[in-house]
Amino acid sequence: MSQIIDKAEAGMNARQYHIGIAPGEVGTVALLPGDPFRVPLIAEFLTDVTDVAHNREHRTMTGYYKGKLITATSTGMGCPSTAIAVEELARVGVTSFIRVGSSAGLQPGVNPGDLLVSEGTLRNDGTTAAYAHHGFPAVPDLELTLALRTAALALPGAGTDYQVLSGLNASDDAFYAETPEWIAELNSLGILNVEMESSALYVVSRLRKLRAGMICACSSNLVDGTSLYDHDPAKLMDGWRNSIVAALDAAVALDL
Ligand SMILES: O=P(O)(O)O[C@H]1O[C@H](CO)[C@@H](O)[C@H]1O
Ligand SMILES: O=c1cc[nH]c(=O)[nH]1
Repeated sequence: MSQIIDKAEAGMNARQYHIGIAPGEVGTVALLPGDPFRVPLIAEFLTDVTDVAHNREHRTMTGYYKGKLITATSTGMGCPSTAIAVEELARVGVTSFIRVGSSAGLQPGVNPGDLLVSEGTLRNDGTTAAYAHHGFPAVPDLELTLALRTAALALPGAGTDYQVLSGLNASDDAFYAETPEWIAELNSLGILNVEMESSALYVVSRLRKLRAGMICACSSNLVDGTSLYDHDPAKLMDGWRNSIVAALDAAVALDL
């Protein structure tokens, strides 16, 4: 007799296998950096911080920002672990997700430290093919996206110290297989920036009726020859901090 497990239902309301979190340990909104070491950076903006769990690449801390309970969980790099993090966080009560990542500019004039608000993702990943037809759009929640842009534009350095840009981005699976031809194609399509997680974040969130958005800090530019990854880490660090504040302000503004 068949005893095939339905993973879409299995393990609901239990301590989750990969993130190591049980219901009641997190709030309803989560900020999602890729890097576990960026979770404590988010916690610097919170009060009453709790170290909740750290299993594999998924580190989680909670705390309060302007009276709101905020969760920060790292996704790791790429769509497979991001889909797992979103699925499992949803099972323990998170309903809104804001990715705060780093991303490479694909148009001239997108500079390290600029804030990039995502309007939609070109799905160049394998994970979401397992979830939905290749034509299914990877798009963020409209209200959350507008709130992220409003919050970013309201930051003190916006428009002077750095730009706030919005547009389409791509999610790639293979950092070192981004050929010059592929980068040129993305550039010619008008894609603003490239990262590696939002495709899974958006598709899984749509299918599970969750909210998702993304604000990235520009780490580098792949088309104007002005920056490599280790050029000016201070600018990227400022960008991360600014994107975190914008995400926190948007979460409070929408009471996510
Ligand atoms: O800095 P994070 O959020 O990890 O984002 C970007 O950095 C990693 C690649 O260097 C990928 O995960 C990419 O999406
Ligand atoms: O996919 C990515 C993400 C960040 N930077 C890149 O060059 N590629």
